[in-house]
Amino acid sequence: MLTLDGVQVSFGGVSALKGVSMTVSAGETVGLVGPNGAGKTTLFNVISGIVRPTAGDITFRGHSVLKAPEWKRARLGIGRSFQIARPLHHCTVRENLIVAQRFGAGRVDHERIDEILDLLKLGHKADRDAVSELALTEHKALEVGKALATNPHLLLLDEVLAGLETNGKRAFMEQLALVRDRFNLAMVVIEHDIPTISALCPRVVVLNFGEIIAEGNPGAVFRDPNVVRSYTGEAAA
Ligand SMILES: Nc1ncnc2c1ncn2[C@@H]1O[C@H](COP(=O)(O)OP(=O)(O)OP(=O)(O)O)[C@@H](O)[C@H]1O
Repeated sequence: MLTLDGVQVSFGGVSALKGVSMTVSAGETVGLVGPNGAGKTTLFNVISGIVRPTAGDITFRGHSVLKAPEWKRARLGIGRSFQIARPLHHCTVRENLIVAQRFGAGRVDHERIDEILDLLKLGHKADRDAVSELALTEHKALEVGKALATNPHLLLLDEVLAGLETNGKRAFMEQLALVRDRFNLAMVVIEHDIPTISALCPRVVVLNFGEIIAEGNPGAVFRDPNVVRSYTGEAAA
């Protein structure tokens, strides 16, 4: 479904991505991990069209999307959440979903919005103010809901579980798995918590200093000495 081929991104003198190549298949859930500053969010920005790569290609469902702006990639089926949730002020939860859907899908489908509200347990807050009347988990659910409202085939989730305690993470993860199965989504999930990512993602990709240093099943990847070193900051052997 998604193929990255030699993707590079530079910000002035900083090489944020140094030739990243990876694939995500239809229906697959991939964990994206790595230390702070590894390039994870930049990878999402480059896939969703916020940042242009300095080299490389990105194909989605068989076509290069390099020249497609952000809104067009959303309409092709690339949906994403942001690390810092920014709901629209003075708008209800439902209105936030409607605006996201207009942007990403080009039309409003009230049935889908009701279904998203229901799946994410936001139905009772649908007509409440999205900034001032939501609990932390509900803010996170709305951030996922906005991405889902765009009718994606691929959902990129940037640390949506951060800040939740263990039980909250587990419950939210179960909701994500339900949503994935209901809408037949491929997902790439950025998350720092190893037990969480291991439970949700059969395959994990590890970035460090803008390069993929390991990928595979979580059990093997998190035992890989290079991965352990990247987290502890020790020099490679
Ligand atoms: N707009 C920008 N301008 C300049 N440098 C940037 C910009 N965005 C990211 N960087 C740099 O690119 C590198 C990768 O950053 P990125 O945010 O992608 O890492 P990350 O893995 O998502 O980190 P974290 O886990 O802390 O969110 C860092 O060195 C960062 O400072």
